[in-house]
Amino acid sequence: MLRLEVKNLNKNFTIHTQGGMKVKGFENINFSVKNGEFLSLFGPSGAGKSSILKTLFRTYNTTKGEILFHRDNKEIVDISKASESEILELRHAEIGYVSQFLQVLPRVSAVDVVAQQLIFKGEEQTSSRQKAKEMLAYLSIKEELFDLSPLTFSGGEQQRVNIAKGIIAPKSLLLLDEPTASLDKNNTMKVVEKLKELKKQGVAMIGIFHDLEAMEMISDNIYKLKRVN
Ligand SMILES: Nc1ncnc2c1ncn2[C@@H]1O[C@H](COP(=O)(O)OP(=O)(O)OP(=O)(O)O)[C@@H](O)[C@H]1O
Repeated sequence: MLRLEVKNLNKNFTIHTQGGMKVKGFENINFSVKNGEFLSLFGPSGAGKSSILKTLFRTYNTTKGEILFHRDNKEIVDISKASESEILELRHAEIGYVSQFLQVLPRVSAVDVVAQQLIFKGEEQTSSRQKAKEMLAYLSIKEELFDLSPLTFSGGEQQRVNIAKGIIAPKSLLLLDEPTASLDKNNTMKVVEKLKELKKQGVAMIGIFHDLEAMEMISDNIYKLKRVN
């Protein structure tokens, strides 16, 4: 079943500090993703990969084109034209975004950062924390760090906490912007294994990987972009 259809999507940036100068983000993007499928965006630096993901999540507005999201209730919403409140509802319930960087409040422990995602979905606290610990351990976070704020963790540790947070309670569509950028091979492969489990659960995913082996292992389809400028 289809989850997302992107039709003739274009994005220009207007640089207001440069007298309204236009910069091309990307143009004529067309793809679709089904439930349980992983689509990778691939292309040179500056081709527009991150900007596409941000446009799908509506962090950026669309210049031209359609982003048709098929909701769990079978309704179809055009993300490029939906109201702010519809977008907030979609982000809350159906679309997740995992960036390279962890953003958390100070003084919340790594376990709680991850467990909160399950608690938001209505799962009970004790089992949520237990599952969060298992996910952190799987991603090689040392147990002595579990109860500390991840703000003091290394770059790679923060990224693993971020992935744990992003995938423990997956929504129907998951957007992944270089989630393994600063991970070693072993941890990258562990993340790939987890993403394969999500595919089996029917989660549709669109991702950017700089590790080509990881990209080949996880992708059902690869959308190749050329530099537009
Ligand atoms: N917020 C922004 N304001 C202005 N221009 C932007 C903005 N975000 C991206 N761009 C421009 O859009 C183009 C595509 O950038 P984007 O970051 O999407 O590329 P990318 O393929 O993800 O590159 P990389 O692989 O280096 O991360 C670039 O020319 C960039 O300068």
